Amino acid sequence: MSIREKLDISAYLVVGPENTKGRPVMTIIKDAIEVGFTCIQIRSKVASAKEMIKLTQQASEAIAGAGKSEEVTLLVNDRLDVVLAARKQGIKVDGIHVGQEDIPVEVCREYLGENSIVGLSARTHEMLEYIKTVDVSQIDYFGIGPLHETSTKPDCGLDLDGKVITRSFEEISKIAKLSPIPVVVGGGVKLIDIPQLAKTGVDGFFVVSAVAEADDPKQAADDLVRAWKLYAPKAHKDLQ
Ligand SMILES: Cc1ncc(COP(=O)(O)OP(=O)(O)O)c(N)n1
Ligand SMILES: Cc1nc(C(=O)O)sc1CCOP(=O)(O)O
Ligand SMILES: [Mg+2]
Repeated sequence: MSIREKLDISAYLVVGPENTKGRPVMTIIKDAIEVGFTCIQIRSKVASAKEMIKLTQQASEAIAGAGKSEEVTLLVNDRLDVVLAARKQGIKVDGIHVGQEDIPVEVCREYLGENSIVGLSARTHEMLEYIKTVDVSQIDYFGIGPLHETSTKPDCGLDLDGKVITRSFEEISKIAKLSPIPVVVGGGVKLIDIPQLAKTGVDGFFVVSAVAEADDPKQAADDLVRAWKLYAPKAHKDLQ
């Protein structure tokens, strides 16, 4: 099975050095992988290309060290150059996540090839319409949000008039039904949101602070994974 066919975005950690309260990014990534997170995205708005490549390498090694290279997907946020440079160094990195202001998905696909993951953040305004009309052939999943306003990304959900528009569970359910590709939801997601979010029919949740800023990141990650498995109709029920 190709990495595109077996993509699992049910428990998705987005993380970079600015999110960990000074703790090593790799410890948090290792904890998340160990308790069952299925996707890791390296995201930093402050790290240099060199630092991003190093983080990607360490994350790739952490995934391999846990024996999960075939099941945990490693993506880089925004930086096609970092993915390409990492691959040139022999690092296993599965693809990229881009938003509406980033490098177009067609370009990402052209450079990364068919056996790579390209995730796209759907437009916050006119999202339902967008999901119905966009050509999804180059995209593996939609990242949508925010569920709540979040200090991790204060500009997310900004509508045309500059107000933050959060997503209701009702709207998320509609998007889940309409979307021809998997959908992952984030933005202020905490443990308490998981039961309702899981019931919307989306394919997963993504978090930064709920894990990376937690007093005990491993416990927080474990709680999230267990809650998702408990409440999501599509999830494996192996922990029940
Ligand atoms: C899984 C996932 N979904 C959405 C985003 C946000 O991407 P974008 O809108 O490009 O914003 P930045 O993350 O680049 O600030 C994401 N990173 N991951
Ligand atoms: C990277 C990102 N994208 C978002 C979106 O809505 O598109 S929200 C977000 C940050 C999510 O961080 P936290 O889990 O700490 O709220
Ligand atoms: Mg982006």
